[in-house]
Amino acid sequence: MSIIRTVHGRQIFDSRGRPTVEVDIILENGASARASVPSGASTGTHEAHELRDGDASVFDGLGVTSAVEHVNGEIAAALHGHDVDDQRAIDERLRNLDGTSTLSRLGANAVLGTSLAVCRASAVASGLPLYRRIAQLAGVDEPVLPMPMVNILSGGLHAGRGMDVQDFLAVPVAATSALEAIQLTSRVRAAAAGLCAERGLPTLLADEGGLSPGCRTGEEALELITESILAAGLQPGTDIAIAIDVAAASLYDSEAGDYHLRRQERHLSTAEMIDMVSSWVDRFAIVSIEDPLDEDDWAGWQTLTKRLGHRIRLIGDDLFTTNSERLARGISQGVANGVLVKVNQNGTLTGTLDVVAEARAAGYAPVVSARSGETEDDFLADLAVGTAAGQIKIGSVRNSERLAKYNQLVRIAEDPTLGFRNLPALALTADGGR
Ligand SMILES: O=C(O)[C@@H](CO)OP(=O)(O)O
Ligand SMILES: [Mg+2]
Repeated sequence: MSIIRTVHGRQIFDSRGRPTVEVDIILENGASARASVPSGASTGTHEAHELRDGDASVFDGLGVTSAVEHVNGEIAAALHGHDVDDQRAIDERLRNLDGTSTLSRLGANAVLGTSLAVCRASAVASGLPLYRRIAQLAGVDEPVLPMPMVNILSGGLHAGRGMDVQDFLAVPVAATSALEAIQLTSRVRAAAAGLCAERGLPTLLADEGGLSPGCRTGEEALELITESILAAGLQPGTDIAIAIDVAAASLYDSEAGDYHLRRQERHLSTAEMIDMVSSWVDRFAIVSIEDPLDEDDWAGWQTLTKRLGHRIRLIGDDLFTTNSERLARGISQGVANGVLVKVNQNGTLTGTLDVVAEARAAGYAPVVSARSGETEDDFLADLAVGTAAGQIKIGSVRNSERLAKYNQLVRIAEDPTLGFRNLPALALTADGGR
């Protein structure tokens, strides 16, 4: 038994300098733990609701004063005297207290910060590394270090729409350890920066630390990342594979009912989008594509999955929003074969673990993911290991809020009992490589 004495919330800042929620839990025995909450830019419509103050005179309306007040008021009162070892009961209590399906009353940011801090407090009190505590909660016998997919080139809402597609990422499939995985992608990152500089392309950083060279088409960006892999002395496909996050919901024009590629002044139908990404898969060493279509284009996703689902991972982010019901719909309709896992899209740790379990049971690959707005909290590294998710997506190796997670993976890797998830099987088999 590890009983909560105090729950204390405060406002801190995220990597875009925007307010976010941090929560401290102090136990009767004096142990304490802390967690903070990330925030997206290319958010899915169906995500849990992050409570913002809306008062434009304070932080452009992005303040979290009410969310913090809810932590220090209703949530603190409700959890006082509860046992942090009972994560599921606490998360249910938080959901019931909020009373809405999207956590819009107390705020998913208030609820999530508390939920994550509870888990960490339980780990601290029981003397377990956080990933071991998460493995207990997730019913995982063998935690495993994840294969990272690392942001090299950025566009979309993370880079002032300098490119239409949001992320081009490197997946170090030849790596045999977490350390080697990070080293290999760092080499590609450095080679890409070198090529951009040589060609007079911008080398400034996007929100997740990727470069935003402003390529006009997806093909140009794919050629650039392929050349960067080669320039790093590595082979595309065998050493480093390519992953893409199209973030197509931010391209979708709901009035016209098509996708607007602004850099090319082109409008594409769903069928044309499918043709375009299929041609990329034919030409480049691509192992996964996230959100190639809009979050509500279920029919398009079905067609796309029939066409490409046996060749690569098709990952739903805005499509599933780490939501059990939406994932269940996808599974029953043969839509996608992978799911991005973001704690703040769901709102509680237990809800997030349930989505991972649901994905695994259906052979959908879970990819634990950060948001474009992050803090120095490294919870996600332990989450990916503890759930044995197999893959993690936390941005570039160039920013401290991302490095906090990469470096935590390196520390966790000191546990000699842990294996490292090698990717080819993971990416290309229908059972998530298990
Ligand atoms: O689309 C995504 O996958 C994420 C992280 O890259 O972006 P955001 O947090 O802005 O939703
Ligand atoms: Mg995404």
